[in-house]
Amino acid sequence: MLKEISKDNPAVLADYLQSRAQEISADILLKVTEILNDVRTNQDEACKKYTKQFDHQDIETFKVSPEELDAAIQQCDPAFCDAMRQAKKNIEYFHRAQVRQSYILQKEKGIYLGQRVLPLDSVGIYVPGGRAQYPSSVLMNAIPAHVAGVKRIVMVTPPDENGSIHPNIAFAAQLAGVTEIYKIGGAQAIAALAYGTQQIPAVDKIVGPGNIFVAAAKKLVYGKVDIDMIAGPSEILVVADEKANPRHAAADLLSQAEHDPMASAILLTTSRTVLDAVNDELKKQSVKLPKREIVEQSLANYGKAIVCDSIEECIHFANEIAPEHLELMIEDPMKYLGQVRHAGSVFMGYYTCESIGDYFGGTNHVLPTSGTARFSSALGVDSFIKTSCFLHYTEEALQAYGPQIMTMAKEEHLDAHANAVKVRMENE
Ligand SMILES: NC(=O)c1ccc[n+]([C@@H]2O[C@H](COP(=O)([O-])OP(=O)(O)OC[C@H]3O[C@@H](n4cnc5c(N)ncnc54)[C@H](O)[C@@H]3O)[C@@H](O)[C@H]2O)c1
Ligand SMILES: N[C@H](CO)Cc1c[nH]c[nH+]1
Ligand SMILES: [Zn+2]
Repeated sequence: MLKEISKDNPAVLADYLQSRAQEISADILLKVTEILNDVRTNQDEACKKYTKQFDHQDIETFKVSPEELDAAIQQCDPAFCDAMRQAKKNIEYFHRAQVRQSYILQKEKGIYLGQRVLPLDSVGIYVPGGRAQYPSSVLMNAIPAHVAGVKRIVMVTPPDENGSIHPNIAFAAQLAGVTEIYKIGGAQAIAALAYGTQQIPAVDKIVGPGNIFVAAAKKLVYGKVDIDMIAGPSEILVVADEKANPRHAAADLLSQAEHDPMASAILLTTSRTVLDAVNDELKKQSVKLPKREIVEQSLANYGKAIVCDSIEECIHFANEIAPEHLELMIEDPMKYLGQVRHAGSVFMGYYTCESIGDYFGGTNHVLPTSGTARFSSALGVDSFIKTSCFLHYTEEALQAYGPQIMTMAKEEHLDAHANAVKVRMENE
């Protein structure tokens, strides 16, 4: 059942948004800092100790061998492998269009300047291994890195109860072009990727979702390495007009509610009849779901609805909420896309359920949550590149513009800067 928020009471919406702001407690930060320092000092020995303590596994060699990888992949369902291969094609197709070009500009007097686009040398992908496995997330993280041209794509994931890698995760890693896999999870995996150990060489950037210990560790190692984002619980916001099918809208809301008791599912509609019918459908459909308990908690905590006067008003509230996923279950969604300012990813029309994007459509499913779509973007090729500028002045150009450069340097009282120009302008 979605709890209705009156559109005339913005304070309630503000409270709701505040309740979703993610903060990591001081206790967790302290505990994770200890793990990070221990791994930094004692390297593999500390990694083994925490893997024993938290994952209950004695791992001597963290790296997954080619034989172990092949043996795991043999266990995968061929239909799953075929679907993954098609998903890979779609994800690659979308992300190839994101590739940015280097450029060079030529000016008067022999001046040229430009910018090179360079892939990162190495990235680490964290793949959660606790409560659920998400091979689709391996594709979403590794494919853009591969398309960007990253040579070393390292995956870390906790060992399973037999000390092995999950077969579907192994298949996804091989399909997506992961170059090294290590069986290690939690904050100790993030520390190993950031600082390096005898067995696990460090990387330049760490991406991928994980639990609170992983999130805290990513936050703390930022600066030593880059990170993508701190992804919070999943969110879906459906904008439905009077023609939207309530059964479909309810199914979509439930598809994200099943991720987490803290996931959020919101309906904004121009029709009270649609809201009532969606609520009936939520009741009917949720009892049939294996994750019924999670779904019910999620809807009780974060299931909300607003009845609006127009689609424009729905989009106004959607922009306030800045959801991870926004479904436009309306006629002519293209007409309204331009009004959407803040959403991680938009799903257009009556037939584009969000699950298509989670698995198969090609757009990335690693998206900003908790309102951070106001200022950040989906994971993509840009997440795996950096740029480097270059500039060239001839003697003629320096003679022409040197005085202006020296004037600026002197105003900043930086005489040595001015002097670097002056010594070149003087005829020796
Ligand atoms: N946004 C997304 O795209 C997306 C996708 C997949 C998963 N997720 C999220 O990722 C998270 C996965 O969490 P998970 O726990 O299932 O897997 P995880 O791999 O993130 O965490 C398991 C690791 O946590 C460490 N750990 C466990 N208990 C600990 C303790 N008491 N102290 C220190 N370390 C401890 C262990 O080392 C273990 O290896 C979920 O919150 C899920 O919603 C998000
Ligand atoms: N919807 C999730 C991100 O919020 C991603 C995912 C993976 N598998 C299924 N869904
Ligand atoms: Zn999902």
